Amino acid sequence: MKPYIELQNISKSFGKHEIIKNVSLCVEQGKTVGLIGANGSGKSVLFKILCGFERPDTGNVFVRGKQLGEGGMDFPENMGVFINSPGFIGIYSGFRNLKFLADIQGKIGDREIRDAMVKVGLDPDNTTKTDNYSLGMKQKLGLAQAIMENQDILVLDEPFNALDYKTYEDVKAIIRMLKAEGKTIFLTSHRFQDIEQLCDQIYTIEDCRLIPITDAIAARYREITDFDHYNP
Ligand SMILES: Nc1ncnc2c1ncn2[C@@H]1O[C@H](COP(=O)(O)OP(=O)(O)OP(=O)(O)O)[C@@H](O)[C@H]1O
Repeated sequence: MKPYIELQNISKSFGKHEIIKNVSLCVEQGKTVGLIGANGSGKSVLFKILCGFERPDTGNVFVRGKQLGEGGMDFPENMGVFINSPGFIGIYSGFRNLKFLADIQGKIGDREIRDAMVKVGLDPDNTTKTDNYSLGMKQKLGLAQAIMENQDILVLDEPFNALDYKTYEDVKAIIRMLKAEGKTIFLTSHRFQDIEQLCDQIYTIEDCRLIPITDAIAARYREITDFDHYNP
């Protein structure tokens, strides 16, 4: 079967700083791929290359058989992206922010935006400015933005960051729901247990290489990322 997404021999450096080297990966539709690794190991850079936000020095990205950067396709179609906790216009409500973003593509209307907000547990009629949103609400709004156009590929870079226990469980449930809907998902988390519970394929980046997780590596990560979330 042809992979839904394929990275072929991707390498990327910033100046003399080599970040990733000869990374190849095949992903079938509907799979959830997890990436774990130390701070600065290159997880976000790899995700940005997949989304077309960064260009690799060498190598190719294929999404649904189409090569990124060829035929006018600079960004993959129908891909929802959550990288580095997206920024919003602070004086607008959550709905108005999403409406602003949705109007760029013009693919969806108010109903789809409202549905996405409800799906992640936000009230579309809440007029609170996003400046006054809690961190958890901002994370959920970021997820709503990533799914509102019914994107079938989702790239979620640390969606669990800095969440309290309740919101953390909510976000986990949202990702499970998206997985059950058959989305193809790329996920990072600093907590190996999240990755282990949610992902079908797990990799780490060590010494610039993408390595499939072995039992020995899993045991190591389980130990070093085994912290408990605040549980009131
Ligand atoms: N645009 C850039 N210019 C120069 N260096 C960069 C750029 N983007 C990332 N880097 C560097 O690339 C390395 C990998 O960064 P990346 O953000 O991918 O790490 P990460 O694995 O996602 O880390 P974390 O777990 O802390 O989020 C870091 O040393 C970072 O400083």
